[in-house]
Amino acid sequence: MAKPLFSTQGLRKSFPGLLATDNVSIDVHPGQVHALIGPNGAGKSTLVNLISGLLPADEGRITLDGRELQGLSAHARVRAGLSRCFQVTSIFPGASVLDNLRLAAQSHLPGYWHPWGRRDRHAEINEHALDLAQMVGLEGRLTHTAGALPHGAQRQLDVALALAARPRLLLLDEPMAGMGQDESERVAQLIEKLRQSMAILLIEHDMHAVFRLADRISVLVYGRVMASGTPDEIRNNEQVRDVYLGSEVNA
Ligand SMILES: Nc1ncnc2c1ncn2[C@@H]1O[C@H](COP(=O)(O)OP(=O)(O)OP(=O)(O)O)[C@@H](O)[C@H]1O
Repeated sequence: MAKPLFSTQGLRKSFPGLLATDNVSIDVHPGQVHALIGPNGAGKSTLVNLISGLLPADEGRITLDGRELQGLSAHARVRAGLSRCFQVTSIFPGASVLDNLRLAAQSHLPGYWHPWGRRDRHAEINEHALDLAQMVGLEGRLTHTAGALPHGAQRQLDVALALAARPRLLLLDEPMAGMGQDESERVAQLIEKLRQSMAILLIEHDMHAVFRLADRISVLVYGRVMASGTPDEIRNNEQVRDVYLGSEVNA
């Protein structure tokens, strides 16, 4: 198989008295949706924090397109092509959808904040903001106040903000949490669309969505990768059925 776009190798993270990430190695190939599943407390959020740079790893390597990310700040990782959704915490609730998108588009424009890079770039910023709105299906809500949007639409906006950096790998942390069926379906369709232009690492408890969307699934238990494979391989893995999937295996 071709070289992975993104990989972690031997990633480890301890908290006092607890090994939360235990020698985790995962690969994500271009255009793939790789889902990370596991019971509560298995270490999924810790792994995402290590990957996005919010937590320093004790050991191991994280590479994107052959570039080592370990030691880079969270911002530098975004610039390197790795964006993460923050479960709506990155939204300015009092501002309109369009202004949220404009701000994000502006902040990722190369040289915008540089004293010699300043010039009138309104048109470029607006165009990128509108593209982002269209990509996530918010073009009909540009003037709405972000904080007053329904939960599902706020998550769509959160994804759009992460897309402003034009990532090669997008980290989606429980994008369907707290959503009804219609909203979850919209997010599933959005993921199907995004995978055409980027790789996605998806953490999600909704097993229907995971088995529908993922090309590969890694099962995390007690901080370790218990199994990694195609949805069929994971569905038929007895150890995974016993420990985690149980009756959800028919998802
Ligand atoms: N900052 C921290 N300090 C100490 N222990 C922590 C810290 N963060 C997480 N843990 C512990 O590490 C383990 C893994 O937690 P983590 O939140 O990564 O699991 P998770 O798989 O994301 O769980 P959930 O599905 O419930 O979100 C848990 O036992 C948790 O209590």
